[in-house]
Amino acid sequence: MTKQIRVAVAGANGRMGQEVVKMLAQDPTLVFTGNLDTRVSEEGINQQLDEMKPDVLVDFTTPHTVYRHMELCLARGVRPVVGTTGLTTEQLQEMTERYKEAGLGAIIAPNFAIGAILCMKFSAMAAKYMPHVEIIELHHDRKLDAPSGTALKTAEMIAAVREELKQGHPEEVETIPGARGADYEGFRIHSVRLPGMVAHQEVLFGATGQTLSIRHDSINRESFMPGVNMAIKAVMNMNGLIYGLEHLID
Ligand SMILES: NC(=O)C1=CN([C@@H]2O[C@H](COP(=O)(O)OP(=O)(O)OC[C@H]3O[C@@H](n4cnc5c(N)ncnc54)[C@H](O)[C@@H]3O)[C@@H](O)[C@H]2O)C=CC1
Ligand SMILES: O=C(O)C1=N[C@H](C(=O)O)C[C@H](O)C1
Repeated sequence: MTKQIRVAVAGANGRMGQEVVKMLAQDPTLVFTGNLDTRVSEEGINQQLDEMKPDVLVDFTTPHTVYRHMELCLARGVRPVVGTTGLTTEQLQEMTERYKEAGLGAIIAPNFAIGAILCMKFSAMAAKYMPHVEIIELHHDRKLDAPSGTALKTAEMIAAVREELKQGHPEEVETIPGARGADYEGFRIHSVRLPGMVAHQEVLFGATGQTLSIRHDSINRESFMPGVNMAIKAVMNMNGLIYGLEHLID
C-alpha cells in the first residue's frame, strides 16, 4: 500500500470541518490525525502538532485565525489546504512569496466545489464580450465575511479580462447608502445573508436587448469534498502556493 497522507483539520468540529472528517474516513489513502485547536498556549499548540505529525493541515476556521495557521504551517513544514476565506490581498501576496521561498506546497481555495469554479471561469469568458456585470452572492446567516471569498475571486477573474467602463447612470444617486452594493473596479457585488441558504452565486450580465445569468448553488457541504480531497493529494507534490482550485483543473 502507498504511504498514507496524514491530515490534521483546524476547525474539525465546525460545519465544514465535520464534512472533511467524514470524507477522510472514506478514503483509505488519507488518515485523520486530529483536530488542531490553536486557542491554547504555544506549548499546547506544539504538543498537538508533535502528537499528530501531519503532512497536511486542512483549515476551515475563521478569517481571524487563518493567517496565523499559515505561519504555523510554514514554521513546521506542514502543507496547508485552506478553505477559510477572508485573507486580505496583501496577506495572500505575502504568503505566496514566503511559501515560494520555503519551497513548500500550499493551496488556498475560496471555493472547492467544481460548479463554483466553472461559474467563475464561465463568468470570465462572458465578461470579455459582455462587460456590464453585477455579482450577487447568497449565503447562510452564520457567515462572518462579506463579500464571500468566491465572489471576490470571481470579481478578480472578471476584472482581468473586462473592458473598464462606468456602469449604470452617470448621475445615479443612492438614497440609502449601500443600495448599489460594493464597488469592485467599477462593477458591483451584492451580499445576501439568510437562514436556510448554504452557498450560492449568480453573475448577471446585460447588453442591448439581452441578459445572461450564470448561477451556481451548493445545496449541501458535501459539494466541496471532492475538491478538498483532490487538493490534499495535489499539495503533497507542489512547491509554493496556489490561490484557487482552477489552477489544478485544466
Ligand atoms: N473554500 C470553500 O470551499 C469553503 C470555505 N468556507 C469557509 O470556511 C470557513 C469555515 O466555515 P464553517 O465551517 O461554515 O464555519 P464554522 O463556524 O462552522 O466552523 C469554524 C470552526 O473553527 C473553529 N475555530 C475557531 N478558531 C479556531 C482556532 N484558532 N483553532 C482551531 N479551530 C478554531 C470553531 O470552533 C469552529 O468549529 C469560513 O471562512 C468559510 O467562509 C466554507 C465553505 C466552503
Ligand atoms: O462561508 C461559507 O459557507 C462559504 N464560504 C466560501 C466563500 O466565502 O466563498 C465558499 C462558499 O461560498 C461557502
